Parts: sequence; C-alpha cells; structure tokens
Amino acid sequence: ALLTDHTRLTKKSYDFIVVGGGTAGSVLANRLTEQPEVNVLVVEAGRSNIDGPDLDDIQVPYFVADIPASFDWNYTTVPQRALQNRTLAYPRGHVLGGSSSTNFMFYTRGSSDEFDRLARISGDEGWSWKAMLPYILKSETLTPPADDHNTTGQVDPAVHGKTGPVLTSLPGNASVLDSRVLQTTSELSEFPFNLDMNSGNPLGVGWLQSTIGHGVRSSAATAFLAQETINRKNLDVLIGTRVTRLLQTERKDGKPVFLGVELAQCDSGTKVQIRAKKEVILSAGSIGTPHILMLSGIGGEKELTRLGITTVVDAPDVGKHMQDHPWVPLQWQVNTTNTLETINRNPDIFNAAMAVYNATKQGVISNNPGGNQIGWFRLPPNSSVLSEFGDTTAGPLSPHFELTFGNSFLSFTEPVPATGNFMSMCVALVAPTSRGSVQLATTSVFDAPLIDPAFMQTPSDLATLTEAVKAAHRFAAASAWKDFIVTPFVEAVNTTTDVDIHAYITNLVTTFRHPMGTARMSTSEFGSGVVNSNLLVNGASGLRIVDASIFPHIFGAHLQAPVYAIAERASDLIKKEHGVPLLS
Ligand SMILES: Cc1cc2nc3c(=O)[nH]c(=O)nc-3n(C[C@H](O)[C@H](O)[C@H](O)COP(=O)(O)OP(=O)(O)OC[C@H]3O[C@@H](n4cnc5c(N)ncnc54)[C@H](O)[C@@H]3O)c2cc1C
Repeated sequence: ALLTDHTRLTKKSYDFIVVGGGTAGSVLANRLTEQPEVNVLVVEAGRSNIDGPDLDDIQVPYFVADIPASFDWNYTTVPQRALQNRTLAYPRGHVLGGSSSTNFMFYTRGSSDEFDRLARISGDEGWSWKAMLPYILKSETLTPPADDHNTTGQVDPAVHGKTGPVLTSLPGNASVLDSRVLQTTSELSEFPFNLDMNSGNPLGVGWLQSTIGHGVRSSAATAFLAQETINRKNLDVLIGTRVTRLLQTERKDGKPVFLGVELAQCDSGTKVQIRAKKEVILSAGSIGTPHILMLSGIGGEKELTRLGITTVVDAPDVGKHMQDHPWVPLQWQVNTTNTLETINRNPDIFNAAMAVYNATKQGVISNNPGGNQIGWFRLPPNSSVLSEFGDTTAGPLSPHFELTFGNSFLSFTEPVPATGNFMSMCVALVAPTSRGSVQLATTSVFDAPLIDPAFMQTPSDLATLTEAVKAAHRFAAASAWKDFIVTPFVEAVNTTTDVDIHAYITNLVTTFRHPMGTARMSTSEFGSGVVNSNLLVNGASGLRIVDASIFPHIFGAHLQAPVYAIAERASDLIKKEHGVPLLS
C-alpha cells in the first residue's frame, strides 16, 4: 500500500526496511516482494509520483530542464574553491523514484572496462561486465521511438532488454542537427559513429537513448512501483517521511546490529521506531546515505565527535571521496529558426505542440530536449595530458570526456538570450580525479549536510576538460556546420587559448548531477571502504547499502543505468543470503 502516515503501517516489523524509494530502492522493493512470503517497508522522504496537479512536470519529457522545487531536495554546494568560490545548485529527486523521476533521462550504461575494474578491485567477478549484463538487460525494455520511425542503423537491439520494467527509446522527433552531427562523424575521424553506446563500448557519437516509453518518462517509480506492485499485500511504501537515524538493536559477534530505523515527518514531529527482521537497506542516494550513516554513529570518529555523536562504527570513508561530473556549455548562434527557442518563446507554437502531445504523445514535447545524439571520447594516445597525468579512465574503452549536441541554448549557469536561435554542446569531464565530500552541518536529518563536489581541484581535471573544450570546437569547425553556425555565443567566443578556456571553465562549470562514492566499496585499490563486495556495511550487522554511493570510481556514464544494474544484482544477493527463492 502507499501510505502517508506511519499509523497506517500494516505491520509492527518488516523483513526488510528499504530507506529511500529512489532509483535503487524502487528496484529492491519490487524484486524482494516478488515472493509473497517476504514483506518490505519502503520509507521515502519525498512525495508521490502519481498524486498532484503538477505531475506533467516529471512525466512530460520536454519539461525535464525545469523540474519544480517540490520534487527536489533543493541542495546547494559549499563554495567551490576552484570555481571562484561559486556555490552550485545541487538537485536530487525528492519523490518516489528519486532522481530517476527528475533526471534528464539519458540512458547510458558505461563501458565494459568500468564494470570489469569494479570486479577486479573488489575481487568479486559478479561485478564484471559479463556477469552484470544479464542484470542490465533485466531492468530494461527498448521500445519504439515516439514517432515510430525505423531505427535500423541507430541502435543495436541485440544489446537491449526485451522484458524489463524501465522503458528506453531513441529520439522520436527529428532535429535540424541530426544530419549535421552524423555528417561530422564521417568527416572527422576523431569523432566516429557508434551504432550503440550501450554495447560495452561507448566510444564515438551515437543516437541518444532515453528512459522514455510511449512518449512519457519511465522512472524507477513508474517501472518498479507501478500500481500492481504497490498493491502487493507484502509491500508498504511510506512517503513524506524521513528516516532520521538507524537504530542499533543489539550486539552480535562483537558487532553492532542495525535492525531498526527511526522515522519522523518533520524536525519537531513524533519520532517512531520500526524494526526489521532480516535487514535494513540504505538506498537514500549519495547525499542521503552518508547523511543517515553519520547521524547513526557510522562514520569517521573525528567528524562525529565534532558534533557530539557517539561513534558506533568508525568508518572514515563515510561521506568522503565523492565524485561527480563537471561540465561546461558551449553555444553557437545558428541561421535557422528551427530550434527549441522558437517553441519556448512563442506561446501559440508551444500550445500547438502541447496539443499534439496531449492527443498523440508525439512531437517535440515527447522528446528529450537534451538532444538527439551524444558522444564519448578519449584523449588521443599522444596527448600531453596523458603523458603528464596518466590515464584516469578504467581502460581503452572508457572515455575521458563527453559531448552532447542540443538544438537550443543549454546552460545552467547563464540566462537564455531573449533573441536568436542556438545549438549547444555540453562538454563534460567523465573520468575526473577531484574528490569531494558530504559532511554533517548539524545533528538533524532535516538540515542539509555540507555538500562539496570539489570540482576541478586537480590539475589533471583542468587539463582534460580544457582538451575537451578544444575538441568541441573542432567538432563545430567541421564543414557540416559551415552554412549553419553564424557565430559562437558571446561568452564562448574567448575560448581559444588555454588561459581563456581555464577562465571559462572556472566561470561556468556546474554539475551533471552524478554524485557517487560517499559510502564506497572496500577494494584492493583503496583499502577498507564502507561496504564489502556484497554491499554489507563493514563492522556492522543487518545493514546494507544499495545506491550510487557504493561506487569506488565514477562511471563514464550518466549514472542511472549503473544504479539500476547494481540494484538488480543486489536484490539477488539479498534473496540468496536469506534463502528467498530467485524467480527464474
Ligand atoms: C536533475 C538530475 C539529472 C540527472 N540526469 C541524469 C540522466 O540524464 N541520466 C542518468 O543516467 N542519470 C542522471 N542523473 C543521475 C541519476 O539520476 C542518479 O545517479 C541516480 O538516479 C541515483 O540513484 P540512487 O538510487 O543512488 O539515488 P536516488 O534516486 O536519488 O534515490 C534516493 C532516494 O532516497 C530518498 N531519501 C534520501 N534521504 C532520505 C531519508 N532520510 N529518509 C527517507 N528517504 C530518503 C530520496 O528522496 C530519494 O528518493 C541525474 C540526476 C539529477 C538529480
């Protein structure tokens, strides 16, 4: 059942309590309750994804860039030292489905190298690409694009799922950029075409796959917590409620056992305690998970003592080593009116597009406004950045940077100009070495923690993103764009020398919203982390973490697909450990 009040909970204790009904938490809720004898409580801080007058804002693909504050945690980072002390908005989904309900819907799995590195450094072959592919496929179904066009040559159906709950699709609305992007891939050998970036080899330019099905966003909530799942008698989903801390229920074999949670709906609200019989599973995301751990006495002793919290498990890696993808926008004014600005500035055109969408779930409103193609690239083998700093990626199939191609003025740091039509590239650093943190500001879960992605703090990050900006300029200099680009947008004009580019980066870098690593796995590379390779918290019993916080290295990918994959495998690990039969 979907509940808004703890007094309606159907049980006093549950086999499993899942903290956070987000991307990973929704998968666990669904998979664990496939067996009727297993009961599960999900506690989600945010709102429902199916109630409210404003649901279009998270369901309609075109609205993705403008998610209202009521669906978000509305975090802000601490001043970013390498970015002239700018603070950055730091969105996270505050709704069932978590960030998968509010993200840009890019569906990218990362490279086989990245999964294989995880297997190698964790000593668990189960995380390898080969072992994870069945889980990746299990979560996904590739669906036809909204306009039902023939997708031959745009995707490899053989590497996609056919029965999974998350729906993916190719762009369903042609863009004025499409032919030019493709022409550039044949014109410039450094930007080759890749039929399917989700095959394990993402390198090159390909058609964007989005978590859109039948013209509507497909989130962890629509996919894994649909009505028939919520209606299961063995599943309670309590929304609008935060887990304030984990409860130590006993000590066993010298370890604290955390088979309970404390809940509240507001800081001054009644605190309620609920017990788990088998496990508490933290899926509160890369910010929420370390926040809750530290408030429960699981963290670095020094930091906990600073706030007067008694250390129960000394785990210095909690909240540390956070990575995220920084990016800068580049825009060019173009000589067509056939860009999204025309729709956005003219209510008649916008309303006509909405009417088409409402009647058919087709047209521009059904499409990801982020663009129709994206690309992943390595620095050239003879790059001086590589010889100076070494390779920061997982291997030869893993990218250093990403370019996305959009037919509008894309930026989170600059206002959209009132006139003119634009194309944009988002230039992202996808194998960064800077590492930040999540730290406690107070002892209440209702106060935001201090979030520091520490963007651009290493020389190699600055050098690599600089090379990526130069690559974007080379892409735009291909003859395919000659009659199309009028001039670079004024801000981007002065990006010719390295010094110019450094200043541009410092002024404009922001987040791709991919924090991870704040409760990372123990590995041969980094030593003892927060969880072991089965995702159980080291030094504790009854407690597991399943979300983006467990990754020791950031993927060269937008993170939702890797999170779906680890949550699918974790569901099986949990079932096996507790003798719950796996569905064939
Ligand atoms: C705006 C935005 C755009 C993005 N774009 C893309 C994209 O295009 N493609 C892509 O692949 N990835 C994208 N990402 C990243 C991707 O969505 C996330 O990496 C992924 O969804 C994280 O999954 P998770 O399970 O770790 O956390 P989440 O999905 O964030 O889930 C955590 C859940 O825990 C809940 N929670 C937190 N604290 C508590 C508490 N104390 N008590 C109860 N509940 C709590 C939260 O409300 C949330 O529902 C984007 C993210 C954002 C925010």
